[in-house]
Amino acid sequence: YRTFPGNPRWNKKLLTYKIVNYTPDLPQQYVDDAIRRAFMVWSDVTPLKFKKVPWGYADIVIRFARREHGDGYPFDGRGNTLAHAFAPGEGIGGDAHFDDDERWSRYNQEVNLFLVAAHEFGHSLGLGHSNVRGALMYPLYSYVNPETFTLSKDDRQGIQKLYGSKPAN
Ligand SMILES: CC(C)C[C@H](CC(=O)NO)C(=O)N[C@H]1Cc2cn(c3ccccc23)CCCCCCNC1=O
Ligand SMILES: [Ca+2]
Ligand SMILES: [Zn+2]
Ligand SMILES: [Zn+2]
Repeated sequence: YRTFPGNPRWNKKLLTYKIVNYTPDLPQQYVDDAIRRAFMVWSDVTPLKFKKVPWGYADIVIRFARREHGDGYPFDGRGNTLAHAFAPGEGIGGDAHFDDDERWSRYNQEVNLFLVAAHEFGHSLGLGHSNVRGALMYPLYSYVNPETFTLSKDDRQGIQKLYGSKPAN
């Protein structure tokens, strides 16, 4: 696993997120659920908790965008790059953007939103790319059944290095 230079991380355990717009490809409640489950991948193995806020300040702002969308990292149409996210920090730090020229899907026929979001939130929390094929933080998208998805050891070691493991209840 890799972290970002200087090991940026959030210095609080409760993080807020806001979904500012939705893709037309999926029902809104599916997007909400895929995002919620993507955060759970990380909260399952750390002390972190995530709370959705409808408006106002949020640590992690989630949006769907096409091409140039104001952060100097324009998307590239359907395929190629699917999404990107920023390391922990103020402002755009932690934010996750999804290319709305992709066909976001529930199942494997196109791009699975849950899998991509789980990868992006790894960045939002401070993980860079892994060179372990099969790791969630590997830079190439590959479909796995979201129902049976599990975090790789490499991903878990990386996130626990930053935030520690989940306290026993
Ligand atoms: C990990 C993923 C969820 C997020 C990453 C980006 C990322 O790391 N965000 O944090 C991603 O989009 N990777 C590309 C990398 C990529 C693969 N190819 C490309 C062709 C052109 C440009 C990029 C790519 C070959 C063709 C397949 C294109 C469709 C799939 N795209 C990818 O796998
Ligand atoms: Ca794209
Ligand atoms: Zn962006
Ligand atoms: Zn990435």
